[in-house]
Amino acid sequence: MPDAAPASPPLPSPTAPRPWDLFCRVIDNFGDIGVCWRLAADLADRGQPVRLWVDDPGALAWMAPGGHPGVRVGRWDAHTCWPAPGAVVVEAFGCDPPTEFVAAMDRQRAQGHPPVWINLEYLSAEDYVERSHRLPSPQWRPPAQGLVKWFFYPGFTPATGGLLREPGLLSRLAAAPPPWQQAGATPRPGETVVSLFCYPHAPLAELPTLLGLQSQPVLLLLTPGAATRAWPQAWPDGPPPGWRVHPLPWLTQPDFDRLLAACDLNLVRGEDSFVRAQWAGRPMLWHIYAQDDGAHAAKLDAFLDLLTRDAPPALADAVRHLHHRWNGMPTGGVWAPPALQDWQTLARSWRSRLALQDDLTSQLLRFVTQSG
Ligand SMILES: Cc1cn([C@H]2C[C@H](O)[C@@H](COP(=O)(O)OP(=O)(O)O[C@H]3O[C@@H](C)[C@H](O)[C@@H](O)[C@H]3O)O2)c(=O)[nH]c1=O
Repeated sequence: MPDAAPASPPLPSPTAPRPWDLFCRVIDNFGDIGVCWRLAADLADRGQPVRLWVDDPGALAWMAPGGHPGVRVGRWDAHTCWPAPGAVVVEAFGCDPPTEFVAAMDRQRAQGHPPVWINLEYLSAEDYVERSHRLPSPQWRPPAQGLVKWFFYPGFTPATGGLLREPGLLSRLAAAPPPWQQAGATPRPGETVVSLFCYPHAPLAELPTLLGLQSQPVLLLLTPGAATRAWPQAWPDGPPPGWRVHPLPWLTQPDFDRLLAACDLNLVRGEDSFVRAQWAGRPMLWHIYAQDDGAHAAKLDAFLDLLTRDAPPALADAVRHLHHRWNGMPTGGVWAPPALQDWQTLARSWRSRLALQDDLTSQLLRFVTQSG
């Protein structure tokens, strides 16, 4: 395999199980590689060696600088010299493995041992997910003709593929010390600690009012990129009264998880940080990845419906309104921001509900055993 960041430890001995080939194309941002890396590491920890093929491994240099035992990272480009496919081929988010590789999968099929081919889809709480999860997609175009690709949908309900949750994650988070040293900032007594990871269009200037935290002691931790770039424009005269603002460095994924668990409120985005904030069990405000056709509005509401299903109506309403405002969607009527304590109770009960489901990697492993 060509050199790629981060350093790749050697694969286990030849007696180890045949590897999984996990394909990732970085469309934009960090969610694609973030999800793939977590899945790869989780599979490897469960005894499944993984070859992670990615067109742009750059972000792994800060997400996972030490690599992970059992995961090899290979650069996916025109010069890649492809090995024989492993036992399972996962393409993340419909990224289409290279023709040459698919042709080799088809040759394995002809020899009677096709790899299990899975398309791991984007996360959504919408109804179509339960309907589409585990559906086969027989391929008809050469060179895939004869192969079957299976749809695998992550989700929030038992009829879906679940969420990535490594064994012991919740107890590890509960026991972990807050990563203030890595963050380079320590909260002062009485401060509400808020982490901010968002897209450039977030209405940052309105944040104190939206959260109901005007003139209160707040430590706002800005993740690198959009959040850090946006705040000088949002508050040209300096942070709002009572607020301290601190730009963070890029943290490794485990440190980022610990940060979310340590903050009083997490503003997250996309897919992977959104899931990790739910495992953190802290109040969370989601900046959803906006789609040109506006499809993200239904996606956001589907999630809010599930999240607030058993919440007291006033709290459910407050959480929904706040999400709509943060995501630039029209809101009607008078509303008050959710009280942090009630919001915290909701976050904990939601996490407990999610933790009853099988995690995504366990479900994938079971699916592969059943279909192999
Ligand atoms: C801020 C920060 C993030 N991270 C990680 C957490 C996640 O794995 C990753 C960020 O990914 P996300 O939260 O999903 O947000 P994102 O906006 O970067 O990714 C998005 O990419 C688009 C292409 C997709 O369509 C979206 O659904 C979404 O996945 O970065 C760290 O490890 N350390 C950090 O300091």
